[in-house]
Amino acid sequence: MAVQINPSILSADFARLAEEAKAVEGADWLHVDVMDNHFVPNLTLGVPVVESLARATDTPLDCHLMIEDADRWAPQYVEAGAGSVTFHAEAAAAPVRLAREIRAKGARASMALKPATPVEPYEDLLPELDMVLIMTVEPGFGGQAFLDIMLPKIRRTRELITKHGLELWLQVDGGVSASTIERCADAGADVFVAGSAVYGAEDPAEAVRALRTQAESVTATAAWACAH
Ligand SMILES: O=C(CO)[C@H](O)[C@H](O)COP(=O)(O)O
Ligand SMILES: [Co+2]
Repeated sequence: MAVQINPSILSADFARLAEEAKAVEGADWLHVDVMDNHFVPNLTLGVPVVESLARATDTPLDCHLMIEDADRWAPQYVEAGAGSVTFHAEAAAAPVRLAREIRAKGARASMALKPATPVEPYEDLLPELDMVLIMTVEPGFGGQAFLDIMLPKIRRTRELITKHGLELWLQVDGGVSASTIERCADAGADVFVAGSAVYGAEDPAEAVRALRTQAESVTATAAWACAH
């Protein structure tokens, strides 16, 4: 199970998005945080910017939709060029139908859980997904402190993935850095979003490489990864 590092452009300079995307070439995906000022108390960007970014970089786009009425909007992000679209469980009225629609349009379907949302009620839905995102901060802002108390939920989600024999990616987002990535990898995460830890570094591409090396050093021997 390969480690993936997804820099979040939330911590980039929004006036230079194309250059900022190029600065992390070598990353697996570019994580694009879409916020609507309703689901979260912050406002970022929408479909037109995603369309432009998709043209500006060869790195595939991992769109994290922190928006209400995900059922209506998520398919538009696939059409805009996203390779992976993550909707929040708390914002989707019909998550199974939505995941199928995202896949049918040609993108990977992913579902995010806020810190207070347990994973167990969604166990039967996991086969409909390509990725689960466990938020390790309260969504809305970059640069927040990693919530250690999310580690058991990451572990539990990995157990459910293994139990069902699924090829599901497990993403963590929020406060992921050199000092927290190893704990996430040990708990079962294999896709790591990092905003401030990458764009706050002097050399963002080098920060991506260093985070990858750290995560790989853990997954090489982690019990959950060796079970595959
Ligand atoms: O979804 C997010 C916030 O809601 C961001 O992706 C996340 O916070 C990344 O920033 P950092 O790595 O600085 O925490
Ligand atoms: Co995000």
